Parts: sequence; structure tokens; C-alpha cells
Amino acid sequence: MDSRIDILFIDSYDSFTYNVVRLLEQQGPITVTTIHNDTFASLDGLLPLLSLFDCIVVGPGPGNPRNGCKDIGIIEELFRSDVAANVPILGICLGFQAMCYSRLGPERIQELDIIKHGQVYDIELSSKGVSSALFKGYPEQFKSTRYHSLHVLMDNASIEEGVCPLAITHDENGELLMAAQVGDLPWYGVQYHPESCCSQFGGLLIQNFLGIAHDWNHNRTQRYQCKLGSRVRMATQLEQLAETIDRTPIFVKSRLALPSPGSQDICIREYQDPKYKDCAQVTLKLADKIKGDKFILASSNISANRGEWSIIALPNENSQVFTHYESLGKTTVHGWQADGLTHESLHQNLTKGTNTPLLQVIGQDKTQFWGTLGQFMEPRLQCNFRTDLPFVGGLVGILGYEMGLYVKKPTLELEGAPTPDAKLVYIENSILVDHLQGRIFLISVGSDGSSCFPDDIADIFADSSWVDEDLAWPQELPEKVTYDVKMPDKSQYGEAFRKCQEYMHRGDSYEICLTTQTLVTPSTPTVDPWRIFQVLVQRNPAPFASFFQFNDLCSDAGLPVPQLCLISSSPERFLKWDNDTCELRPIKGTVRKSPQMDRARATEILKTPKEFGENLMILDLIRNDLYELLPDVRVEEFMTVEEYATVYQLVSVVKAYGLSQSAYSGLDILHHSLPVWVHDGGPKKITVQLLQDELEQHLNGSTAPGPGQRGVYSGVTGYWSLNGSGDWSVNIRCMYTHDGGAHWRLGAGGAITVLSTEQGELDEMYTKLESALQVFPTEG
Ligand SMILES: C=C(O[C@@H]1C=C(C(=O)O)C=C[C@H]1O)C(=O)O
Ligand SMILES: NC(=O)CC[C@H](N)C(=O)O
Repeated sequence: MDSRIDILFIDSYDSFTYNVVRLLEQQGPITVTTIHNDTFASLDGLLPLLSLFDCIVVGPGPGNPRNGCKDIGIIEELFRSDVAANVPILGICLGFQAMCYSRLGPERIQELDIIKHGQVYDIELSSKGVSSALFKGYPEQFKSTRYHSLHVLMDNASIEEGVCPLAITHDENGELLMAAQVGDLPWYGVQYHPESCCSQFGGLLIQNFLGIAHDWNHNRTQRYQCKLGSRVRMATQLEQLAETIDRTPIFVKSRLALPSPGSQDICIREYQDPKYKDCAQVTLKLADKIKGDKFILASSNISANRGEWSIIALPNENSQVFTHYESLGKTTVHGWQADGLTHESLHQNLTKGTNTPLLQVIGQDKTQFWGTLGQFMEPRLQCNFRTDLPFVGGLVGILGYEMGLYVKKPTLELEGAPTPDAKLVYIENSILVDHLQGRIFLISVGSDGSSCFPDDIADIFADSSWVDEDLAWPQELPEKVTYDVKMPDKSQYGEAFRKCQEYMHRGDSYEICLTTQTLVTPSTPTVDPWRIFQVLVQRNPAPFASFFQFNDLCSDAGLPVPQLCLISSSPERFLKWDNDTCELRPIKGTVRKSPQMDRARATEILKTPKEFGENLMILDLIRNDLYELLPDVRVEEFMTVEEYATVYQLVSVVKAYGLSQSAYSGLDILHHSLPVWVHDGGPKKITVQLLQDELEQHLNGSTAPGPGQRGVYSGVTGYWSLNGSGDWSVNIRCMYTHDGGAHWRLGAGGAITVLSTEQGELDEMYTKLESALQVFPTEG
């Protein structure tokens, strides 16, 4: 008999789905086919396929079974069908609630007074639980993570109606049902999350359930015969089913292993000097020497694992510029300052969608935008080249929040030019600073020999006396300019905060990162962005300080070009990858520094249930997104307190392995993981929608770049190198302009959980806002 186990997993658009799917797969020779709860319009579509599976797992998710089809799709019908009564089913959280709901009706699905998201509790087995096959090999008490707002009310009538309690827990709400079996059916469920990284014995629960399923099916040989027959007969349907959720890679990686025929030379010159070591100012001093256009990815706060390297990227005439305008659904490709390509001509051709010899306009939506990048980079990648260096040339730039999954198109500006949502530039010439070992590399792609690097820059290294000179950067902006600062409205923030609480209590979301926008208008737009960068980088040193001024277009008859510019002092890495691993360092949990607030006190606060819960939730969300594409994901650092200039933060590290063996590239992981987890919350799909349509649209009405939009803030900045590596930081503690400095926008926010207080969140938001806003002098 075929020993493979085939499981159907029904997902309710949750953000813990793939943690469960991988947990299932890790238990043996198992194939999991995942569908959404609305993949079929009605159960009739699924019923003929049920014989293909040994069992079903109904996963967690937002919403309430009482809302029926809207929240749980076909799951309601499933639990009412006679056919399903013969199929072993495991329900998790929402799946468990839906299972009980089918027996007990709506009154027994209730909201908790005190809801639990990302909290670890002792789960206690009942007497029936101790003897149940589901908990074979368990101690009577174990720890598991809870993410729920609703619960199944247990009373004698519930037991009479056939829901047999197997486990409970105790908290401020009293005694709560945590696991049950329905009737004498092979239907089991748990209210807690066995797949969370803080849950014990998750794998054992699955093994026990699979054992139950095996025995059930074994005693009904016709089910097995039927499954084997169906698998042969219905192979095509099964294949189609497995593909209902599209996970096609952005590009086919097969050629990466081979030497690329067209690959260019990369020439590297190395300079070593003890003076370069552990000195963040080296990058800034160097940048000062370079007069032409430059992008800076500088570490102005050096420490191991973050900010060990700085990059200065120098666009040249071979630099292709990839810009995406999501409001138009179009991507443009053109050369850096291509002769005669003016801002005016670009916008005319962009709107009309016409190609010219200087400009390629590609009508694409954002998912396909990534394909353009993949196609461009794939023949250029040299994956085994100098993997000790993070960057050897490649794409650098910015991806705004609106590039993320589930985020709606920005509205089209009626007046003025559409603003880009993403901008990446191909870089041949770059300078790399290795802060920890005191080395500097001049790197040039596509040329040969020693003359490859621009002479004026190579000359800087002929004499290194510049390292000893003081950095004569101003600490203030020019005095003559004043700044009008439009900050978020406190009462509207309060309203949005209360709505967040409502959504969480209803079970729609577990955590919502509510963000605000502040608009700064200088009295004259003449303050040089470079000057602003100089001030910010000194006032708020950060491992991911960056400066991106896109002078990629020529000016129309001397008019200033309304270019995009980002100035950032981000403390947070989003995603870093090399050819085999991906690393994420989510920061969640923030305490402001003060004389009374030292590390010990901050640690105490950061380990309280509120901060712990926020961080744990993000860890589980990240594991989910990585697990969807890669099989081996590990939490390698668990909630460490890190110190920054103005705040203490709680940081964790998650790594995924096996990228090189998979069909995916780092670009897939990046595409798939935006928007940045910590900036929306979970479950992602519904939370992004709530933020856009219900919360931030009103809150930031007069300061956001568009209704519900976040623009560059909350997106990512970084690179994808020709040697296969990538590194992207989160656009926070930053400011950006779309109009050459006539207006600057600053975003700030924080995760709201059920344990947040309005005042606490407001203070945290202002603390974060201040870290970048401090560069603009205010009167008085
Ligand atoms: C949203 C911001 O910060 C994010 C939210 C954090 C939190 O809620 O503790 C911490 C770091 C950032 O990922 C911001 O700085 O604007
Ligand atoms: N994690 C879940 O599945 C949550 C289920 C349901 N939405 C609740 O909040 O209780």
C-alpha cells in the first residue's frame, strides 16, 4: 500500500498557514495540497476531490465562523456535510472554532473579554485528553502560543451536543476550551497554535493526528482503495488543485550555475589601512570627496551583524534606471541622464505609453515589474564571484510601500506628474567599505584592467590624508529657512487607535501597525538634500543610513527636475540574502532612552507580555512568509535588547536555508515578503486592507502622498548584487521628497496590539518621528 500521506490544507487567508503546512510536511513522507477557503464557490466543487486525501487540516484565520461564507468560505458547508463525517479533520484556531460552531451553533462562539495574541500559556489536558489518541505521549501540561479573540464556550449542553473537551487553559477570562473532539467522528481541533515557534509538542500533535487518520482510514479499506484509484484517475485535477495558489518564481534560475556567456569582467582594487577600521566616518568623508552623483548605503553606527559594510554607488552612462509607477501600472527603463531624455518627455511618453529610442515604457502591473528586474539581472549574475563581498555592482534603489502584496494601487494624481513607487538603478562603479576589517574596495563592472575605475575617484586613494581630516559637516540646517510642519492629529490618531482595538476584538486582526505621515514644507525648496543628510546622519547615527537622490533625468529648459530623494537613518534590516540563506532581523518593541531608562530597566519593559507578544507574533508571521517558499526556517536569535542613539529595541533573527536548492531567488523572497511584516501586522491580507481603507485613509488624509498611501516610508531600500547577494533595510526614521525638496514627508508608527494604550502608542510614534524630524528646526 502507498505509504505517502496526502493532506488537504484549507487556508482562510491567514499569516500562519505555512508554519502549519511545513509542520505537517516535517512529520514524514507527506504531501500537502493547500487551497483557500474560497478556491471553490461551493462545497460541491471540492467533494469529488475529497477521496484524493487521507485527511484535512482546516487552518487558522481572521474573522468569525458566525459570519459564515464571508469569513470561512466553504468550511461551514464542509463541517455540515455527511461526506466529511467520514474524513479525519484537524481544525486549528479558526478551523477549530468553525468545527465546534457546526455542532453548537452561533451562541457558543463568543468574544473573549481579554483577548490573547502572541501569548504563551500552560495548556492542561482534561481526563478525556489524557486518554485521547490526539495527546498520546504528552505531559499533562505543556506550553503553547495563543492567537485568538474568540473562543468556544464550554458547558454541559456543549458536551451533550457532542463536543468533548480534551484540554483547557486558565487566564483572566476563566477556564477556556483549548482542544476537543467532535462526537465520535475523526474530527479534532485545537484553539491554540501548535505551529508557533513558542509552542511545545506541535510536531507530536500532528503525528498523533496522522496516526488517528491512518487507523480510521485503515479500518475503512474502501477509503484507501478509493484514494489510490482517484489519484491515478484524477491526477490532472490534483495537479490543478495544487496550483490554485500561484508560486511561480520570478525567473528561472537554471542558468545561474553555469558561467554566463555574456558575463562581464568585474575588476576590484583593494586598499587596507588601520585607519579605515571601526570608523563610520570613513564612508562619510569619502562621500564628501565625490562630487558627482552618488547613492549612499552607509553604516553610521557600526556593530557586528548590522552595519559592518558601507556602499557608495556611482551611477554612470551605462546605468539603466527601472522605475515603476503603480498608479499607471507602468514601468519605465532608460539610461541614467540619457542625453535628451527630459522629465517632460518622459512623462508625456509614460502617460501615452509610447516607446522611444531613449525610453522603454512597459505596461505592467507591479507583480510583473519584478519580472523586468529578473530578466535584466539573470544573464548578468555571477553567483560564485567574490561571495565574501556583499556588493560587486548590481541594482540599488528603493521599493515603496505600494509595491507590497495586497496593497491597493495609489490613486492617479490629477495634477502634476505621477510619482514613482519603485526606482532601481544598475550600478557598475562602487566603493565598498569593510568597517570591521578596515578595507576599502573600488569595484568596476564591465571594463578591464586597472583603468576601469573613474580616475578622479581612484585618485582619492593615491593619498589617504583625507582620513585624518575632520569631517566638517554642519550639525544644523541653514538658519534662514523656516519649516512648516504638519503633524498627525492626536484626536484622529485616538479614533484610529480605538478602531484597531475593535478589529482585534472582533477577531479580524492580531496586530495592526498604525502609521502616521508628517508633512514638512520649507519656506524655500533650496535646502540641499545632501545638507539634510549631513545633519541627520550625525544626529541619528544608524546602521542603515542612506542617501538616494535620483538625478536620472535631464532638466527641461533649466527648470528644476522634481526628482525623488530619500534620506534615511534606519535602524532596521528587513531582509538580507546570499546564494543559500535569507536573514531577517525584525525589530519590534521600542523604549525611549532617558537618564532613568538604562539597559536593565529597558530589558525589563521589553520582556513584558505586550512587547513579547508583539515580537513573537512578528516572528511567526515571518516564519510563515519564508516557509511558503523555503523548507528550512529557523529562529536563531530570540528577542535580544539592542541599544540605539535614542531608543532601546527588541530584536530577533530568523534565517531560512536552502535557497540555492530551491526554484527561488532572493528577489522572489523579497517580492513575496513585502509589505514589511512589522509594518502591517497580521493576518497580512486583511490587515493591509483595514489599514488602507479604514484606518490610515482618514488619519493621514491631509499629509499622506495619497488616500491611505504610505509612499516611500515603510518600503525598503537596498541592493541586489551581481554575485547573488541582497540586503534591504526598512524605510523608517527617514524622510523623502518627490518634488526636489519643496515638501518632505516623514512617517512614523508602531504596532498596536490588544495590550497597547492610546497614550503609550502615541508617545512611541512621536519618539520615532522625532528621530528624523529633529533635523528641522522649529520656532521657539
Ligand atoms: C513603524 C515604525 O517602526 C516599526 C515598529 C516598531 C514597533 O512597533 O516597536 C519597531 C520598529 C519598526 O519596525 C516607525 O519607526 O515608523
Ligand atoms: N488565529 C485564529 O485562527 C483566530 C481565529 C479567530 N479569528 C479569533 O480571533 O479567535
